[in-house]
Amino acid sequence: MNLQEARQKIDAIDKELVKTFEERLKVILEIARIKEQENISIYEPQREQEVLAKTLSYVESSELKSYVSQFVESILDISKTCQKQHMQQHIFLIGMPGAGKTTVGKALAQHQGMEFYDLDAVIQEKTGKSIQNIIIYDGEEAFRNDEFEAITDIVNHKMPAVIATGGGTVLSEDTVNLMRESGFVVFIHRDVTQILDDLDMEIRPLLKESIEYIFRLYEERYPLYEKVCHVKVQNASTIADSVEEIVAALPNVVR
Ligand SMILES: Nc1ncnc2c1ncn2[C@@H]1O[C@H](COP(=O)(O)OP(=O)(O)O)[C@@H](O)[C@H]1O
Ligand SMILES: O=C(O)C1=C[C@@H](OP(=O)(O)O)[C@@H](O)[C@H](O)C1
Ligand SMILES: [Mg+2]
Repeated sequence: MNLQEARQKIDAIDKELVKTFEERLKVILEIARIKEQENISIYEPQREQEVLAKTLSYVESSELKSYVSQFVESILDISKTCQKQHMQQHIFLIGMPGAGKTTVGKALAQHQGMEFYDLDAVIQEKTGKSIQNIIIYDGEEAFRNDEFEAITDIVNHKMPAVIATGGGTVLSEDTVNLMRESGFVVFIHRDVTQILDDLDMEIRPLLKESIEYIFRLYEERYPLYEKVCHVKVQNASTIADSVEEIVAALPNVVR
């Protein structure tokens, strides 16, 4: 085979690949529609593993297997992106304690006609313990695990909702991945001075220690919130303004 012949062959294969891929995307959108109706999450790790294993079993050349694996994985990623852009998603609010996640979240949910969950409240109800006691007696790691479990429950069983997370929810990489896979992540930013003006320190376990601690927490976490979010919104004026800003930033389907 000379170069020209090889290129002709490649062109013919690409034509088939593109046609097949487009067809696959159409089915993917059909699945998105069914999942939306039946309230099933886009990301199903077990199903993905099965698809990957099954498709790799068709590969004849062991030398080429890892390339095919990369190809299938990128198909799965593109498919999820496509579904996400066509389905209503959960909206996760992240940010410092006192930034306004709960307050803005409630108003946003009402504006959007969506359910609202406050992660701290969900965990307290589920465990029958206060957040303060969980952190003190079970430890912070156990609490981060509770947060992961609570979000897993919501994304697996609830209609797309607005979820106000706790200030430290982003500390778990697994939880971050889960939130980004199953929704749109909004960083609610509020100046520390404004936070301090509003907060009732007595009911914020991690904030009780000192003002310096809050500033240190802010310095430490700010880059993380920025990295984790899809979009950052300033909660500097009224709650209604923040809601409006979030709605304007949402992808079309989420709106
Ligand atoms: N834009 C705002 N205007 C006035 N008060 C606000 C605003 N955003 C938040 N607050 C107040 O700040 C405090 C902390 O807000 P909250 O929603 O509980 O924060 P988070 O859930 O992020 O910890 C509450 O008393 C709330 O009413
Ligand atoms: O920043 C944190 O690590 C925490 C913030 C709290 O939520 P808020 O951000 O709603 O105060 C609560 O989840 C817990 O006390 C831990
Ligand atoms: Mg809160």
